[in-house]
Amino acid sequence: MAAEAIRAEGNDLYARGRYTQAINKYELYIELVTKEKGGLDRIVCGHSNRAQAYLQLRKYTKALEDVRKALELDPTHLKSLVRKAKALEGLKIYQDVVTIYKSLLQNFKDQLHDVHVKDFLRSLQDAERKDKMTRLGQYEELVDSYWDQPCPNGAPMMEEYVGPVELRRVERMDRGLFATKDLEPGDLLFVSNSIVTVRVPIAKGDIQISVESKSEAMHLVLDSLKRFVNHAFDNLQDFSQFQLLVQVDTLAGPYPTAPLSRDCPSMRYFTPVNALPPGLRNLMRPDLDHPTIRADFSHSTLMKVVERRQFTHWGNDHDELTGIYALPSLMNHSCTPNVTVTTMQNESVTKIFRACKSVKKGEELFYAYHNIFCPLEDRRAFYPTLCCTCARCKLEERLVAEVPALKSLEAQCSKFWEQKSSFSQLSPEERAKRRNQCIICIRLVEELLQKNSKLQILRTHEKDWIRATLIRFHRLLLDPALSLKDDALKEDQLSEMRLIFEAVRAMRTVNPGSDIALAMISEEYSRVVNQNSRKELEPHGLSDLFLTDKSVIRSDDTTQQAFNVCEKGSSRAPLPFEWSYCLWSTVSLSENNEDFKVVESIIMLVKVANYAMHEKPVLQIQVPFLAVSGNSEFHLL
Ligand SMILES: C[S@@+](CC[C@H](N)C(=O)[O-])C[C@H]1O[C@@H](n2cnc3c(N)ncnc32)[C@H](O)[C@@H]1O
Repeated sequence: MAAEAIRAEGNDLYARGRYTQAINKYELYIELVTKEKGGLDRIVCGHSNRAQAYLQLRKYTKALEDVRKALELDPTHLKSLVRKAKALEGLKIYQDVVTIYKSLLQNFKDQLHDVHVKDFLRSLQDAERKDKMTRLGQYEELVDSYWDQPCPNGAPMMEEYVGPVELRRVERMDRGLFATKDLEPGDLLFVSNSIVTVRVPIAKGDIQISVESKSEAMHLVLDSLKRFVNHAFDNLQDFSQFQLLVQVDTLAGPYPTAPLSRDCPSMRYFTPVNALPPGLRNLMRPDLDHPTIRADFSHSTLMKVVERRQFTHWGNDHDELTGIYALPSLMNHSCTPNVTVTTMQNESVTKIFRACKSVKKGEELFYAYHNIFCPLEDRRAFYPTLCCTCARCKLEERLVAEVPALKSLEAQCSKFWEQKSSFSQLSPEERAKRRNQCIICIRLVEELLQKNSKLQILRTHEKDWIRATLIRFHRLLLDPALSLKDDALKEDQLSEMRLIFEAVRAMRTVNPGSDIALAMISEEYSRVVNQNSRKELEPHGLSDLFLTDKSVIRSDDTTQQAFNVCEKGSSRAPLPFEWSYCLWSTVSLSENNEDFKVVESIIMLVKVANYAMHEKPVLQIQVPFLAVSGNSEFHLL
């Protein structure tokens, strides 16, 4: 058959979306026209068309090979240049994409239609933005444009970034992440997207898995995961980080062939390709051969990876959003972390890691894997195989053994918390009684800290550790099920609020910028602003309460640090989820409180925060294993 007829067939198959068959036709066409010595332009056209078909299949390396061949023969072939830009974009080499679009706009201006100029300009801006994110950790433009045009379906996709962190061997914990320079609270460390994100349905009441049923549950998870991985292979073009984790966790994984060991993979494997020097970009793996790779993943391999590398973003009675992450999963846990995490729910669920305390170069970085605002015993139950030995845990271990009153308060705290779901069924009198019991417990904690000889000698931050451990008493006071719905603001409510401010300060000492602390403040303010107009608040000194908190903020380093985290994190944050809390905190700190606009902003943001909390709880709790129902199914988002 004549070459041109074969090309026409290829074009027809392409138009019908049958890209693999189109590629075969173009291959034949290239062979024929090369043999026929039928003119360079035809060879160029063959390669360029095949590149376009590869682009559709997201085989960017192959597409790049083809356009390179085309451009060797004709360096000014417009279609090939555009396809080259698209292939490089797929491979996330944004610096080169920027160069191509700039040159197209400069050198081909006369040949381009207006619509193409607009298109190229948009692509150029997009690539410049992604280049800044991946190389410099600059996200402002993305945030600003999202702010101007918020998307109802969730936050925008963020590119990954790796900043001043490095992996090192750690005794007892295999590896850990360390700071490569002195850090201030709020400094950006790295930004990671999940390699895969799944929505895992869970059976009602099946959220906790006991240690005994763990292996059975794991099998269910793995069955589902296997199905999920199959989906994922079909949907993702870059699975190199997953392969890396397999290598790190199993030693036996065949991918990648680079010299990796269980010890410490080089940071370059986690660094966005765009931020690597060109000489190191050949790390890029060839386009994946899905069936072969799929066959390589056994259940036990997957189990190892899932066990250590999964994060649960949020859960409710029906399902849980879970992702597998590479770099984040190499950071160790502490109950006094120096890093906070913000989660952005977008297509892949982005995690943004920032220092939340001052950190010296060479110090290890830790974040909290789970809720750390609860008694030691409960913290350990979250992750039974991990026994945190941070200074706070060691201190608490000693104190609970030495101070029986503290031990019984901790037990009481956990018991109340467990009963929380039944509070809504209590009669108003019983609810009032339960509230009082909580307040008595909080006062007992304070009394112990002031009067017990063992506790009164603690340093200020250590006292805050204890307060933060028993914070659930305070949180119960905020529980709508315990709310007494009084119309007027009473004196004791004000003093209760002061208790809560104290509690929030304690949380900030333990984990400045923590989303639980921020959520708690917004809940409290929500209660205040919903129940009272400003006029009603003033006689009770409530605006003073705002001011008191602000003056505390100014004189208290830790709290200041927490707000630095928030301010640097998002001066103009997109609304959904945690960022709204951050913005809210920023407002309360930076505005002049004499202007009641602050409270208006708070009301607006609290509404968002409430939405986030009630519709989609955002408090991150990482559990060691996924909870699944009998016939669980993973859904690719
Ligand atoms: C998500 S991984 C963290 C990275 C891990 N160190 C590595 O090299 O792969 C979680 C595992 O790290 C270890 N780990 C993390 N934090 C720890 C801590 N505070 N104390 C002891 N082990 C810890 C535990 O083995 C835990 O199962």
